Amino acid sequence: MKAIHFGAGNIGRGFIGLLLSQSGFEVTFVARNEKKVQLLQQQRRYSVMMANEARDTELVRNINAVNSRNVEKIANEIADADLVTTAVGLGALEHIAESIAAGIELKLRRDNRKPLHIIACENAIDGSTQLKRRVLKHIPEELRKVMEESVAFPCTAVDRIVPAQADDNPLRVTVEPYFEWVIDCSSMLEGFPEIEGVKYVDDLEPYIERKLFTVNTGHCVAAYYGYLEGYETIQEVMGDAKLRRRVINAMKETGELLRAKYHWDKDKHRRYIERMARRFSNPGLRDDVLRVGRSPLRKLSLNDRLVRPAMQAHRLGLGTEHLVEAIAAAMMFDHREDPEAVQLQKALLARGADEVVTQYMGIPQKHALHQTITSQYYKMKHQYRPAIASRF
Ligand SMILES: NC(=O)C1=CN([C@@H]2O[C@H](COP(=O)(O)OP(=O)(O)OC[C@H]3O[C@@H](n4cnc5c(N)ncnc54)[C@H](O)[C@@H]3O)[C@@H](O)[C@H]2O)C=CC1
Ligand SMILES: O=P(O)(O)OC[C@H]1O[C@](O)(CO)[C@@H](O)[C@@H]1O
Repeated sequence: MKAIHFGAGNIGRGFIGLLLSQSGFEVTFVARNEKKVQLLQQQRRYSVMMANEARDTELVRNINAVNSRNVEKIANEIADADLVTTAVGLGALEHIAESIAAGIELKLRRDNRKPLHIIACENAIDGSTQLKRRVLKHIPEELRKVMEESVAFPCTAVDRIVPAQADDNPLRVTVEPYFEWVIDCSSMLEGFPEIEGVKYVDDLEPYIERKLFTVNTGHCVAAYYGYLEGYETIQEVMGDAKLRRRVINAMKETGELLRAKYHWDKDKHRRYIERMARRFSNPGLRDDVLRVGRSPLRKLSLNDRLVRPAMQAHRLGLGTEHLVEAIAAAMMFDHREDPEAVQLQKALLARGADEVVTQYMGIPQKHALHQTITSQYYKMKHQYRPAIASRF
């Protein structure tokens, strides 16, 4: 069984590569960094350490690597693969689409009808569908129909916290022990070799929304308030009782929405929220506020972890107070080295919150949340202005 994985970063090595290798796949990483490519090619293995007391360590074997610029080699690898996975960041999907399309085209021209599954393991709703849309642009018209018979793009929800690594060994990666990987099997082709540890479901929406609106919402709320209060790590933020309460309140708010939509048991979901909060606090990890808050424009977009639950909750007449405050806090994220934070701050400066809420969050001006978010932002800006002004 052969898998090609795009992105030899934290989640690529610490989660996807690990589970695929444990399931018997030969994994070839497609990576941008030539040094990393060479190391992976030389060592053909790396280790994944658990952030638990025992520091349990797993060895990932049977791996190889190819440089992302070598489109011909990538296409050859994909042409006879069973699986392609990605963890490159949502914004980078467009950069890998052409290589994936080249592989699919080669496979079809060789008349290889073995099923190929392509799964975008990014933090997003419908990540694989978004990738498919980009890949299709590079597939010749005459192959598109036949492609559907042997190539599928099932969507997924991937959950494991893998912070930025500070390790002398550039391949080793430390991860939390917890993980959840759910794949939508309703769009899968027959004969797919199963990945150990993956849950296959017919309806992904409850799983992806539970993950995105709890883990990712809660985590970014911790990051944005933590940033405003001058904390460096999520662990520090969770140690501040006032901020921890804000994080939990946001997750409770999305929890009310999720329970209304999916009729979940109240106690069970409360325990899930508590478990997520414990994960954020894991003392065995150091997770930077800047990593978890990265790319604020993506995180503030209509279908992501803040605005989507707020819009849905509002539609159902449920509370949105904590989400609105978190959205305003996200708008204050002005880290100079984050290109999206810079773009956001420039837009706020040039055009004001009104337009930013419409343009980047996709909330129409006449929507009630538009007004609430805008006023909350100006209120918060007033409150935190001295700290922010010294940063940006
Ligand atoms: N780190 C985490 O805990 C989790 C991350 N994710 C998602 O996984 C994705 C990756 O996140 P991380 O691993 O944290 O980021 P990362 O920055 O550690 O890894 C991304 C990797 O993709 C590579 N990359 C970017 N463009 C590429 C291209 N064109 N070709 C080949 N490689 C390319 C980068 O060089 C980097 O090594 C994101 O979408 C994130 O939302 C999902 C769940 C957990
Ligand atoms: O990877 P993103 O979408 O920028 O957001 C960071 C998020 O990814 C995770 O690492 C895992 O889902 C969370 O820790 C965090 O909420």
